[in-house]
Amino acid sequence: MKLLWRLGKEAIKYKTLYLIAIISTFVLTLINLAAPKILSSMTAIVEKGASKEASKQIFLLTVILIALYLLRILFRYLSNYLAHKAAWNLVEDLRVRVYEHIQEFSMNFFHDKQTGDLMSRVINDTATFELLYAHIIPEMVTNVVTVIGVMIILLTINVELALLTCIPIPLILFSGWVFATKIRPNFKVSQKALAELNAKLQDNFSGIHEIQAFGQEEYEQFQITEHAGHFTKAMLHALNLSAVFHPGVEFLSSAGTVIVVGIGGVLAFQGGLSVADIVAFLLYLSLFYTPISGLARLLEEVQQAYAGAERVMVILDTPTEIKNEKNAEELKDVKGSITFDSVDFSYEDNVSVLKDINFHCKPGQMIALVGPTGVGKTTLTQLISRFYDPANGRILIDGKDIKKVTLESLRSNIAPVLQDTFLFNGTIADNIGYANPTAGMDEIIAAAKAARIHDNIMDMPNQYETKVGERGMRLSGGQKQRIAIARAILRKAPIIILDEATASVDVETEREIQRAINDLAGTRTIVAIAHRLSTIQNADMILVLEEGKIVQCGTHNELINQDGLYRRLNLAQNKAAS
Ligand SMILES: Nc1ncnc2c1ncn2[C@@H]1O[C@H](COP(=O)(O)OP(=O)(O)OP(=O)(O)O)[C@@H](O)[C@H]1O
Repeated sequence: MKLLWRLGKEAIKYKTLYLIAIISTFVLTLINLAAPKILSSMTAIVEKGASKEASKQIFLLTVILIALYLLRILFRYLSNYLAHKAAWNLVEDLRVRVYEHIQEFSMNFFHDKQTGDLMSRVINDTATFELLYAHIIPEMVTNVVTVIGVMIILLTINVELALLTCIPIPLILFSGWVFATKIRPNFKVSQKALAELNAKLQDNFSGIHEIQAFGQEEYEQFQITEHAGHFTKAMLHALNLSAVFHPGVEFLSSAGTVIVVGIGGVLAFQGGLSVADIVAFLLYLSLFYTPISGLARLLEEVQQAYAGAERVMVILDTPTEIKNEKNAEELKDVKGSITFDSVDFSYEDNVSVLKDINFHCKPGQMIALVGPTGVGKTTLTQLISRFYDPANGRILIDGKDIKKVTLESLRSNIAPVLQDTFLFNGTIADNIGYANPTAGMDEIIAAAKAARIHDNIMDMPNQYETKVGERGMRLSGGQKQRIAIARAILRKAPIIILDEATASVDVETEREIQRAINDLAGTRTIVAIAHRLSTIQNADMILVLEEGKIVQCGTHNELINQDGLYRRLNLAQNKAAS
């Protein structure tokens, strides 16, 4: 009930459009009900025999009939188009709203979600509103008006015959129920098989490199053949059942016609029924049984639409965990100091990732996070941008608790270079400019120069207009990383986070990136994560993490002279290098 109320509320914006569509559907059904009556009246006139008066009446009825058919064109258009217009506009609104809402969820939300599932929420589940508003509701209006209208008309013509035509109704209702519950589910099996084929294809195209590299083409082809075969088998099974079923229903509807012709004929001989009435009966019966046989299907579609609408509402009702607090201020004129005050964090309850993290970094300083893999370095940097909130403690920027400032202003002051660089399927200029949509080409080029990628770009066929391909597939790992750095530089944010910015580059490029980072040092606060300790030797402060805690803190020279993890890591790397 609550959902019904909400469905109505969602559609309220298009109420005028929708009301006209429903009234048009109503009028259209009335026209459909009137036409057989006119045809039967014409038959009655013909039955009486030729006369001048009769010709006049036939002419008049013909004109009325043509006018009705013309009006039917108009009302069918209004009913069909306006209902669809309201419904698709509503779907568009919902798609944007659901996307907008999903976009605001914290990273926690995305961890256990599959892209396909989220896509389906935005595309398929919202489309059930179209099913509801453009098909189910208008069809219900048509069916109710038709069944009641036809029954009244039949009763006015002949009560006995009208009641006799109701005999097949229970059988038609039963067969509709059989179709909805026993036959249609077989089509769902085939849809599931198609979805599995789709998912397998998507997986294979994404992993085509691995398939070829490991010589698994034959195996994968076999898998695809299996999936394609499952679909065909399921589809043919459903079609077979359906092909047997429909003639059965047709037979039941025809039974009504046979009753009218048989019993009506006898009544006509007895003088209780005119030929015109029999014609009217036959014409109305063709309208009468269709809504009845479709009732079960309609009820099933209602359930389907209801389930889809529920899935949409679940998303819209899920609160965003990370959002602006009431009275959150703008974070303005940021100098760039960062403070962690007794910060604890865990992704899952009882699995602590960061424990009691405390440090203070002054504006323009470079701090480096080092430690074994999986110790929590990336997690720590993600807390600064509020991709997650700490379980305990506070994080301050320029002395302001980041929970008390707006998310937009916080993130606009931070430029990240993430571990896995994601590039959008556009040009190089688009991808660098993504950080700052107002930046001109000269600024984009300056950022690329600062990130030591400009010369590389100029050697490409279309230079800054070169397409990077899906996820930047046409670029090398090192090129992608430097484009990500250029993007971060263009952001002109006082805080830069570099998560393994030199992970996939050769020694020469690493030196160049190092120079680029050194140029930024002093003017921006830099938080850098590095496995190669050689890249962070100039850092003002190195935080060494072990088991989620800071176990050492100091400059390279200080730490190298202490007996601890940093010295051990350094020794291990020097040994590996020699
Ligand atoms: N979304 C997540 N859900 C649950 N646990 C996670 C999630 N992301 C990371 N972890 C866990 O948190 C811990 C810290 O991960 P994090 O990526 O911060 O480590 P890291 O020090 O940056 O590692 P690396 O040096 O390999 O990049 C790891 O044990 C990791 O398995």
